[in-house]
Amino acid sequence: MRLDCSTMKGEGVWGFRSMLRQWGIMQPVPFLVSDIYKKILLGKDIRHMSTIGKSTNIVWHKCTVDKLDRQELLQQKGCVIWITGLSGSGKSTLACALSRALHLRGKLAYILDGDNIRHGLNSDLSFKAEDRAENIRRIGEVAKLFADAGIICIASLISPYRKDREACRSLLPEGDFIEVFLDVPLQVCESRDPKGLYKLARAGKIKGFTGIDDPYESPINCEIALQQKGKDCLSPSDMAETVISYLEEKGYLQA
Ligand SMILES: Nc1ncnc2c1ncn2[C@@H]1O[C@H](COP(=O)(O)OS(=O)(=O)O)[C@@H](OP(=O)(O)O)[C@H]1O
Ligand SMILES: Nc1ncnc2c1ncn2[C@@H]1O[C@H](COP(=O)(O)OP(=O)(O)O)[C@@H](O)[C@H]1O
Repeated sequence: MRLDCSTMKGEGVWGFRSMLRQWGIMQPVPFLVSDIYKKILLGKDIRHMSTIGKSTNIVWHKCTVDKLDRQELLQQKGCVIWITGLSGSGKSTLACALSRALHLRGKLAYILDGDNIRHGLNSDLSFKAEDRAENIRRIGEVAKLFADAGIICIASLISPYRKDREACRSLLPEGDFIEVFLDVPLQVCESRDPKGLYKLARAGKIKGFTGIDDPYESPINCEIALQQKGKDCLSPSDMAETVISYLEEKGYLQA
């Protein structure tokens, strides 16, 4: 093939582009030429430059130590155990029992509890629907980082809306988001009322309380449903064992 150099005159790096075009290399050229050029100028591979939300011109930085290395070190697989249920259903109690049971087995877990995260990272958020959604989104993103660290992350928050929980599920590889539904009837939760919040909600002193005047959407396809049978409730340690059996069966307790 003969190259027509006249078309390249005065084109600089773009001359190289038209040269490639004459060779029939069309598609990669816009990336190839300008990116190699910028790579030389900026000393960075910006081929995977992205815009995510309001963040423009951002580049993912990869490290040579990855999730598999960390899992090997910890002899477990990072995942997220997402405990959802009404206030008073026993989410925090189960999270603690599970964390302890894993600890005793030499497995590293960390709890992200809704109440606790609202003391810091999410202290700017209220209980209106969009703030709950943002609360859940942020906890989902943090949980994803913990899972990437190789840790068994236990997220315990009401997370009342199905759509928000599904969005968190979609952040993780298939299987790594384990939704645990504490299926405890409202009247049981209300009779427990350890913080007196249901009483305040019934008296109209708290508006938009989940289960009273704000909805709770039960999971449809959760991995584990822990049901209250009749008047009896499984003990927290029995519930923790149910979750641990699931983790064992799915291979999360080994690298
Ligand atoms: N309006 C209203 N509705 C529900 N819960 C309320 C509300 N106001 C305060 N609280 C207390 O906040 C805790 C729930 O926080 P979460 O972050 O888990 O909620 S959510 O996932 O954003 O819906 C929740 O804690 P738990 O009882 O441990 O679930 C309550 O103690
Ligand atoms: N499995 C259980 N059986 C009986 N009572 C429980 C159980 N789990 C939790 N509780 C009690 O219910 C109340 C609410 O538990 P908590 O873990 O704070 O719920 P949540 O985090 O969902 O609001 C507490 O008083 C706790 O002792």
